[in-house]
Amino acid sequence: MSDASSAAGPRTAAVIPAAGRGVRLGPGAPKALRALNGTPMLIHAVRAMAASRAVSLVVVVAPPDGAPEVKTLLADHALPGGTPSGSWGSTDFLVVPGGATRQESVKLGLDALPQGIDIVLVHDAARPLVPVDTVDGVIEAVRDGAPAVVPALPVADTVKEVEPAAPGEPEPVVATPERARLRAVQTPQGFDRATLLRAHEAVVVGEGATDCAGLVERLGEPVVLVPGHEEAFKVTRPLDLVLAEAVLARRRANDGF
Ligand SMILES: Nc1ccn([C@@H]2O[C@H](COP(=O)(O)OP(=O)(O)OP(=O)(O)O)[C@@H](O)[C@H]2O)c(=O)n1
Ligand SMILES: C[C@](O)(CO)[C@H](O)COP(=O)(O)O
Repeated sequence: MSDASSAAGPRTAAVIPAAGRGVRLGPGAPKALRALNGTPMLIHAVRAMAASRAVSLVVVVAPPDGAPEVKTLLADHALPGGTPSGSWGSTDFLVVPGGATRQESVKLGLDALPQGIDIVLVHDAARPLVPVDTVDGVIEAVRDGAPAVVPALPVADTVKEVEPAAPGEPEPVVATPERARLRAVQTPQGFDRATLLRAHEAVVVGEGATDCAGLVERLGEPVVLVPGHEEAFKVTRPLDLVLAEAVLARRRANDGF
């Protein structure tokens, strides 16, 4: 198995879609710019990608009118040894404005990738606490030949499929999928660059997917899962912020992070 904890190997970039509003989190700044333990969520997410020695470039897809602010944030939070703008230590970064949907934002990030990148991770800014071992596990699986790799966890709840109902009306259940075969998928999702580009270019208007792996599935290419991590959860609703702060407090107590 290829070792992603070494900088050697195919060049890997991470695209971080961070252009969402965060409607489900409630009123306030765009979600990626809201603070977690005093630091913007996006900065936690960029650090999580830069923590992998295999990741040489991070492309941040900023809120459409927020690219200058994001560039300033990245410069303000540069790691010791990084240049004032453009890199954190050995990790370079680029900032591009995003689009109206996650899928559009990811595509804008992909369009900004330079030549020479062979592996692309796509990672939600809204999953700021993913551990580096999870990131490296995804990269290793792509290096070992899988064109699309997704970190995932077994589903804890029983899941029902429903028939859409009028607002306020009870929803009729049509099926209960076998839980043992269901997985909740996380990010970073990792791809062979050419496969991911082909998947995005093949999208039919109005027939997108909620994750990039869903687009690769439509190509008929194989998608495989590797173990996700409970700390890679997505900050979506207000209670998730409470959980994220608690995870950071536990990390500080355990190892002074
Ligand atoms: N137009 C969009 C919409 C979403 N995202 C990004 O996609 C990731 C996952 O999306 P989600 O958690 O659904 O974020 P929001 O769209 O911001 O949330 P909401 O649906 O509550 O508004 C986030 O990092 C978000 O910033 C993006 O880059 N561009
Ligand atoms: C990509 C993702 O985080 C995988 O779970 C998820 O599909 C994003 O969906 P959202 O509707 O943008 O939250």
